Amino acid sequence: MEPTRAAVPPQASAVTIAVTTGEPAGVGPELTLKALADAASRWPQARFVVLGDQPLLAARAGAGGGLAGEPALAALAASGQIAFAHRPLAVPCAPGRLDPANGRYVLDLLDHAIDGALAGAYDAIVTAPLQKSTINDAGVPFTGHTEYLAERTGTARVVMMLAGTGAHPLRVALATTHLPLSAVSAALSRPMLVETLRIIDADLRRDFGLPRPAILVTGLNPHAGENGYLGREEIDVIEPALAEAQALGIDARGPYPADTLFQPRFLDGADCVLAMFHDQGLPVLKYATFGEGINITLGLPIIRTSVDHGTALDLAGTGRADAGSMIAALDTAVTMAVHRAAARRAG
Ligand SMILES: NC(=O)C1=CN([C@@H]2O[C@H](COP(=O)(O)OP(=O)(O)OC[C@H]3O[C@@H](n4cnc5c(N)ncnc54)[C@H](O)[C@@H]3O)[C@@H](O)[C@H]2O)C=CC1
Ligand SMILES: NCC(=O)COP(=O)(O)O
Repeated sequence: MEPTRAAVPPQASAVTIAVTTGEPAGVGPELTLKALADAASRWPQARFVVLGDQPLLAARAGAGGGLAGEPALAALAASGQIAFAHRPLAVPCAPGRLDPANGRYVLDLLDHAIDGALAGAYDAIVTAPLQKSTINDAGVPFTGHTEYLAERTGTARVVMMLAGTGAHPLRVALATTHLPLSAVSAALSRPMLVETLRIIDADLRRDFGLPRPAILVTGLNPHAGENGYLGREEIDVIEPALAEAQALGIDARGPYPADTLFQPRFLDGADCVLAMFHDQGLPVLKYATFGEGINITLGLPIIRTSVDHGTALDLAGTGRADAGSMIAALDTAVTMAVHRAAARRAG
């Protein structure tokens, strides 16, 4: 697969990126600061707005050593590239200790970023990880950023795609996201798969410069159903969807058995794998790319990237969490925003 990070045109226009710092008890706040210290210097054309509770960010700034407290935030802001938009916590927060009282705070950060992006104030949003359970414990039904972004932007269908950015430029998109496994088969339909393939094809062309993305599609069942002896979803749903997508000019191939698809001789020359469910595709991707992978929501009217990991409560406040994925998410958001701005200018 071709690398996800595209080159940025030399005369790139300025872009503004909102960063939500996520679950306050997790690693999001400290990784945001660490990653921005790295990314801002490499992206002189970018401005970053960090959304979060300022005292919390100041407290986490020193995690693992280095400059701490308000002086650390002031040092980051000194270049003029990084601004802090204070959004207050509901209650004080200790690293690693979840408190449902702050569940709505996490959503407030997200709402502010989404509203700003829809209004044109932000060219992209980058989300640090949140704890899905805490938001539910706060009384708000919540399955993930992906579904929330779809709902808040009025988008009928979005696609979660994770991508490696370093030595393993694998991309894995998901037909279903945060669903119990028992609900996956019923959620798959021909129109839904065709729309999923259409979104992957369109966004890989527009944002990644791939002229005709080759998409490899997994089956659902072991051995892709073994000619119907191990399940019929391949015959009844996936194959008809592939035929319809191919008739639309989409280079979609399959269905392939998921257990044998992820090897170089199949992946070389392909641009994306479409897996049928979360834990069919993501374990492979994370095994190959953890620490440098990113999560992109395709099909939205706004750009959203994120990390490939969760809140890592066991590492929060220690400074030991790896900022590689957050750096990659920032890099990708900037390059996507710059390319979209250039495409808009070109008409
Ligand atoms: N984008 C998002 O908001 C995401 C949120 N989550 C949420 O995070 C919460 C915790 O999920 P888990 O399954 O425990 O996964 P996790 O990714 O938080 O942790 C899994 C393991 O990986 C380690 N790890 C995670 N990030 C790391 C980093 N940056 N550097 C070094 N080690 C790291 C952790 O210490 C832990 O041992 C859940 O509520 C989940 O829903 C999970 C994935 C993405
Ligand atoms: N495993 C990826 C994941 O759960 C990310 O979810 P989201 O919060 O980005 O929708």
